[in-house]
Amino acid sequence: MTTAPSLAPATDTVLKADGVTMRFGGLTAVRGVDLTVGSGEIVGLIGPNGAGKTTFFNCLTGLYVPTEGTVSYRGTRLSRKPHLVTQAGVARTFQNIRLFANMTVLENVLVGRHTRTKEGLWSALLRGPGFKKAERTSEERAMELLEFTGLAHKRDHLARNLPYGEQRKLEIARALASEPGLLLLDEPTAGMNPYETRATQDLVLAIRAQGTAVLVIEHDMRFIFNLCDRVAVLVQGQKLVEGTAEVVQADDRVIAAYLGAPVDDNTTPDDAADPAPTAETPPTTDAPDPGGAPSADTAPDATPPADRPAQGPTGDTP
Ligand SMILES: Nc1ncnc2c1ncn2[C@@H]1O[C@H](COP(=O)(O)OP(=O)(O)OP(=O)(O)O)[C@@H](O)[C@H]1O
Repeated sequence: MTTAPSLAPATDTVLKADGVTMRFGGLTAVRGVDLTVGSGEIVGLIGPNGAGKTTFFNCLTGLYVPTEGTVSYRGTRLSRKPHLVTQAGVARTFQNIRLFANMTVLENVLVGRHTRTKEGLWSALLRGPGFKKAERTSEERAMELLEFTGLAHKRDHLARNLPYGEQRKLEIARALASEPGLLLLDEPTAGMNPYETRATQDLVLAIRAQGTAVLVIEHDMRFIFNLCDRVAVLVQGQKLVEGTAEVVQADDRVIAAYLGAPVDDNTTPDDAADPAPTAETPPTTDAPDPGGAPSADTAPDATPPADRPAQGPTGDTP
């Protein structure tokens, strides 16, 4: 398969991934992926289950060291240490919610501020004037973010007691606390009802309006095609297509990939990730249709999906 070329955005480039490859033993989960995100852009990353989307995110954020390739943020090569990536200006959320379950909503956001707090250990222990001022500033900023995400009235609630949709919002608030120039969202609407999904769409637009570029992985095609300026499609670890919603929806290869067809008759790599036939609806059948019936992904469903916790966050250690 020929990898789709990277479409350089007209705006300043915030993120540039060049030839990112990630191998796990004999399995190539991500293969030579180029991707750029421009400032002010919302870029979608879609693909069938097992296509390599989360692995690619992990390569961008230092959780994995790519086997090959480079990742730069605003022209500077990113560190391979996650906290330094965050400090550089790239924040993320996770597919499975990772909040501090037994901390309050406000405390969770304050944790996200730590890369922007300059006060050292001694200052913190002695609680000197510098520390107190920094603490006040952090709390003010955290409250602004809770207002922004609609969670201010829950500031003293334990994260574990929030409804699922609010836990996802809190994850975003915490990520924003590090003042990122680029926010990576991994399936932000997974398990949400249509109302929550719409609210998340509005939230992402508001984040962009405040100057943060967004790269988002999502299986909900209505959400992706309504929201994104550009969409890249990963299949078996390779970028198959990149373009506007219209371009991606019109590409027969994308539909074939979602239906489980091999990406290339001749060159399907032996060690590529599984084609992973999936029950997901192919993108075109889930195209933007504000007036139409909800897609399978967004239809109201009394039974929470498997990835939606019955209660409380799934983890206590982000
Ligand atoms: N740490 C790992 N070790 C070995 N294989 C891995 C590891 N992480 C991911 N993989 C494999 O890499 C491939 C891509 O997985 P990945 O989770 O990135 O896909 P995805 O597109 O995010 O899928 P989904 O949409 O289901 O979340 C899969 O075959 C997966 O099993």
